[in-house]
Amino acid sequence: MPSNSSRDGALLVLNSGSSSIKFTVFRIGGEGDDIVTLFSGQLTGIGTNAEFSVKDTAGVSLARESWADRDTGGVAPLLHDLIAWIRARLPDLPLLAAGHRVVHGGAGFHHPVRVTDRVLDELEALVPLAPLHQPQNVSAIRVLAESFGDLPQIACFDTAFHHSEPAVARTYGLPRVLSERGLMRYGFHGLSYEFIARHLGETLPEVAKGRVVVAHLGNGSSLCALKDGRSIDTTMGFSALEGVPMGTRSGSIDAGILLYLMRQMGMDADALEHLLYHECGLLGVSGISNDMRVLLESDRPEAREAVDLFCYHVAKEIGALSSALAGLDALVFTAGIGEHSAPVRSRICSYLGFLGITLDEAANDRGEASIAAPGSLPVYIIGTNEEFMIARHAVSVLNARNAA
Ligand SMILES: Nc1ncnc2c1ncn2[C@@H]1O[C@H](COP(=O)(O)OP(=O)(O)O)[C@@H](O)[C@H]1O
Ligand SMILES: CC(=O)OP(=O)(O)O
Ligand SMILES: [Mg+2]
Repeated sequence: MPSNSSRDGALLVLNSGSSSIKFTVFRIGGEGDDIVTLFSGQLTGIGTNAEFSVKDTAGVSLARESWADRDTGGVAPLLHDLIAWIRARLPDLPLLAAGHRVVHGGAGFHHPVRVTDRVLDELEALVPLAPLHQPQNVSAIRVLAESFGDLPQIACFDTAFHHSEPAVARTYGLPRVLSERGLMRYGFHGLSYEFIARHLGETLPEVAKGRVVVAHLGNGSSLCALKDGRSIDTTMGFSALEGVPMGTRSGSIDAGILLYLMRQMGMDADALEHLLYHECGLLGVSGISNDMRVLLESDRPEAREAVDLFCYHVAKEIGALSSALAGLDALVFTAGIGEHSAPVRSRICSYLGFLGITLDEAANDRGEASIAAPGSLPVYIIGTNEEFMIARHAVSVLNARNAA
C-alpha cells in the first residue's frame, strides 16, 4: 500500500450504468497534488446477480466475490458495502470525496460542480434526456448523500466538453422556439474526449494543435472533431441516441420512422424508448449480440452485416467531421472497440484512403500506439480514462473550495 502523508486521502470515482457500476479509487492530496490510481473494479449484474471484482493497477485481482445476497433492490446496500470494502482495504487513508460521471448536464452545467441538494434536483430533472444513464448516475449520488452526508461529491458531465462547439453544430433545423427550450445538440462522452485532448497535448503537442477526429467506439459510440484540443462537433446530439449505430442503440434514423411506428404499429413513447435504446444497433441488426467480440467470431451473415453497418457509419462520420474541421490531420481510436478491435479499425480505415489514411496492418493487428502506414495521415490508438479525468476535476473543485 502506498505511503501517505497527513494530507493524503482516498477519492472514489463512480461511473454508474444500468446494470453495472465501474469504480476507481485514487490517492489524492499528496505533494504536488498528485493523483495516484490505487485500484479499479466493478459491480456487474446489478439487479439480477451482483458480482464484485477489483484489480490493482498491474491487473492483479484483489477481489472477486458474488454479492448476490445483498442485491436486494436498489444500489444502496451495494454502495454501502463497496465503501466498507474500500475503508477496510485502506485503513489509514480517509475517504475524502466521491467523483461521479453524470451523463447529462443539460443547458446549465458547463463545468464540474460540488453536489448540493439543489444540484441533485436539477440533475434529476434531466433524467428524461438520458433515460439509459442519468437515473443510475443520480441514484448513486443520492445514496451517498443520504448515507455519508458530509462526504463531498463532485459531478462531472459528459456534455460539458462540447460546450465549446459553435452554434451551427449545436442547432437542429427546428423552430427557434424549440431550440430556445433546450432542444439542441449537447453531445456526450466528453470526459473521454477531454482525456484524449489532454493526452495529445502532453504527448503529441503538434498533433493536438491540429484537426483531429476521435472515434470513441464502445458499447455507446460517438465521434468528436477536435480543433486545437477543443470540441467543434460531435455525432451524439440531444440524446445518446444520435450518430452511429451502437451496441443496442439505433444511432441516427429518419424521424419519419418514429411517426410510422406510432401511427401504423401503435407504439407509444415507452415502447419507442425501449426499442431505440435496447433493441437496435448491433443487437438489432444481427439478432445475435450487442458485443462486437461475439459478432466478429460469428460466421453468420447477419453478424457480418451488423459489423459492416457499424464500420460504414463510423467511416461516414469521420468524413463528415473532417468537413466540419475543413480537413484532417490525425485520427484517434479509443474505448472498448476502438482500443481492442483490429478488424474493426481496419474495416473503418478501408474507406478513408481519400483522406490520406492507410493503415500499417501489422501494427494495427499488434494494437500499437501508432498504426498508420508510412506516408499516411497519423492514426493512433489511445486508451481512454474517464475516471482519471473525473479525479482531476474533483481535485480542482475541492482545491478551489479549500482556497475560497
Ligand atoms: N477485443 C475486442 N474486440 C472487439 N470488441 C471489443 C473487444 N474488447 C471489448 N470490445 C467491445 O467493447 C465494448 C465495451 O466498450 P466500453 O468502452 O467498455 O463500453 P461502455 O463503457 O460503453 O460500456 C463491448 O461491447 C465489446 O464488444
Ligand atoms: C453517453 C454514452 O453513450 O455512454 P456509454 O458509452 O457509457 O453508454
Ligand atoms: Mg463508456
